[in-house]
Amino acid sequence: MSILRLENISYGYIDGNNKRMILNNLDYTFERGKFYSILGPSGSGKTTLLAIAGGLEKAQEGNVYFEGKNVNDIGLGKYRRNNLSFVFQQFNLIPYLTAVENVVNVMEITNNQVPKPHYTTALNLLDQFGIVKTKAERSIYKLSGGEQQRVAIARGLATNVDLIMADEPTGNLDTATEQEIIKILRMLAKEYNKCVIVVTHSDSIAGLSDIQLKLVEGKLTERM
Ligand SMILES: Nc1ncnc2c1ncn2[C@@H]1O[C@H](COP(=O)(O)OP(=O)(O)OP(=O)(O)O)[C@@H](O)[C@H]1O
Repeated sequence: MSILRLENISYGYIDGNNKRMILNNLDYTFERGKFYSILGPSGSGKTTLLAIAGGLEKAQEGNVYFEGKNVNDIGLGKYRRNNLSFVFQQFNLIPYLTAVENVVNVMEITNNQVPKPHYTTALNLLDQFGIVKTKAERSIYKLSGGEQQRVAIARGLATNVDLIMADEPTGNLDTATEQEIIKILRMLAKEYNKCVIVVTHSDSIAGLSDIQLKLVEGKLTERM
């Protein structure tokens, strides 16, 4: 079932006196339960595309639909907070809080449905990603890069969203840790029926995705 539809998206940046188009009448529909990778040369517009798809940036032309609703009608801020989670290369965790506090923090900000206390829920969620209690109660800066990325993914899921977007999520990690993180992202698509979209330069990550997309000349095409 379709969760995210990009319709006729165009976006350009002003470059001197010219406008350089990065995305050009781009159309694509993403579905739940699938793990997508987006490849493309540096500067081709992958980050710009995620920013638009994720409601961080407004398309100059075209529309983004989440579950059939135009995200402009939902409101970009509301769409971003309630419906999706981002995973970045920089994990964007609060370093002086513990892992579990980072997860609880986002639950309290964004999730009105889960009643307090969230602490046990957060601990259980982290445990599912291999962050046991002793590690969960450590400050973020005392965790390895791979562990921090797992905390970041758990934090994203604490709000129980169905759409996960990741921009080079394993850029700073070694190959073994990269594989573990990708396995987690893949599991979220396959076992939890989420839609996972990962921007990457890595062919090996792309090889693990269900659908490999390439951003070329402002459009997404499926790689066979
Ligand atoms: N705010 C901006 N103003 C002007 N140009 C920009 C701006 N943001 C991005 N660009 C340019 O738009 C192009 C696409 O950038 P984008 O970051 O989306 O590419 P990318 O495919 O994610 O690249 P990379 O793989 O290197 O991260 C680049 O040439 C970039 O320099």
